[in-house]
Amino acid sequence: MAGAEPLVALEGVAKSFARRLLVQNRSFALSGIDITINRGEVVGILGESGSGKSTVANIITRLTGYDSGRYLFKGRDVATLTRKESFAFKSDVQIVFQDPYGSLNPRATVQSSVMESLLLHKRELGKAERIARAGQLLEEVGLNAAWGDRYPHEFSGGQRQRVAIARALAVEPELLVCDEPLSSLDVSIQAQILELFVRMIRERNLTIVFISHDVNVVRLLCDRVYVMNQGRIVEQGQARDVLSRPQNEYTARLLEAVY
Ligand SMILES: Nc1ncnc2c1ncn2[C@@H]1O[C@H](COP(=O)(O)OP(=O)(O)OP(=O)(O)O)[C@@H](O)[C@H]1O
Repeated sequence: MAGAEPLVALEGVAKSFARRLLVQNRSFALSGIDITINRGEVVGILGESGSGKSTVANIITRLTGYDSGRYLFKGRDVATLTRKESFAFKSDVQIVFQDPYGSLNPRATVQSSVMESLLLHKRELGKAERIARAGQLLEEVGLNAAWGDRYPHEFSGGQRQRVAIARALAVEPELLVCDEPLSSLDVSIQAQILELFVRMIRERNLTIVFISHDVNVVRLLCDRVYVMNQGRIVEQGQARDVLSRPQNEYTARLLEAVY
């Protein structure tokens, strides 16, 4: 059936990093993992620090390459995309990072940060339309449209993360990759941003890869989950099943640590 292929398919994807620049001394960040993301799904990648979650996020967004295996996006091998297709990929797949301060240009107003990708990828829009769309997006993520001419340092951490989310959504991506988007925030602010994700998932029917070390966040947001340990997927399935009846010892230990 046309359009039924997964949005993302990682097939046996492996990635190693050189240790101390010695080629023969490489450590595996990922050892041959398989991940499938279907349209409309919210998929969690859960694991402790160093398990390889960010490496998965960076490969899916093409911020980093991989050593072997295949990555299919909308059924196309990303290794063979044309320049035009690579350009389209950049708007199809957006990322929200852990640290919103580091990911926003401190010298650009938040309005221009949100409009930047519109300029690149929605060239049919005139300036007034871009400004209007940036204002709508700021409102949608719970900010005031009139704050568009402010700079990132004038916002709190939670507000900056809202700007980063607005920027990622501006081009209406097919896939949003969120790499620990709550981790740099105070606990009370985490709850507010979590609420924003819950609302956006409901209203926008987004496809999301949500990277987290937090079992409760994954339980709340995700339809399916992949549990990672030491560069491998040790368990996967419906989030409600995996997180209530884990079959793997490592997953069970992660859950025990929460209670
Ligand atoms: N650029 C890099 N150079 C060398 N080693 C790296 C690099 N990036 C990641 N690694 C190593 O790969 C492994 C997986 O790292 P990764 O950041 O993907 O894990 P993670 O689960 O996202 O952890 P964290 O939550 O701490 O970011 C780790 O052993 C890490 O040290």
